[in-house]
Amino acid sequence: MQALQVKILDPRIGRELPFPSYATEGSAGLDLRALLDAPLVLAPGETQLIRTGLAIYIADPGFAGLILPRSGLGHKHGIVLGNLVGLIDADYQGELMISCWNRGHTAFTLEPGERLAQYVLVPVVQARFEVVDEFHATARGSGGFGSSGRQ
Ligand SMILES: O=c1ccn([C@H]2C[C@H](O)[C@@H](COP(=O)(O)OP(=O)(O)OP(=O)(O)O)O2)c(=O)[nH]1
Repeated sequence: MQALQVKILDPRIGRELPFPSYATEGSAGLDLRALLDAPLVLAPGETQLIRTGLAIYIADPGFAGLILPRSGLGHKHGIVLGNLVGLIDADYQGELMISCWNRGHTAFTLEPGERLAQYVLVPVVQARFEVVDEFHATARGSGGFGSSGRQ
């Protein structure tokens, strides 16, 4: 388990909205809730940047955060992320923001405190790049996009 520093940026968190926590022992994602003053209607096709009231400072460059959609909202209501996936850098100290996109065909009302997305901490490896003229040959070479298995 990795310790992370969290700043609570809004007094409603801990009162009207619970402190962030994992829903179950095996949860990979931490639910992120919409910090809103009032219900927000998202028209079909509309995207809004939603506050969470939380800042999570990872600090260790061996980790990053991912903001991912919640399956139920995406599948049933077409509520997904405008950036598809949010990548949170280890040195980011600002508020976690959720780009909320209604990709569906009907308006969706987002309620204050609604669980909108999830935050997953993942290990990352920063690469050191070495410029070369030739790569060591491989069976695949530069074939891609369905090239394997063709006669
Ligand atoms: O869904 C997201 C995505 C990003 N961020 C924050 C954390 C991240 O570290 C920072 C920058 O994100 P990213 O690098 O993806 O944005 P950019 O468009 O490349 O802008 P920048 O020039 O600030 O890196 O914005 C969020 O709060 N939510």
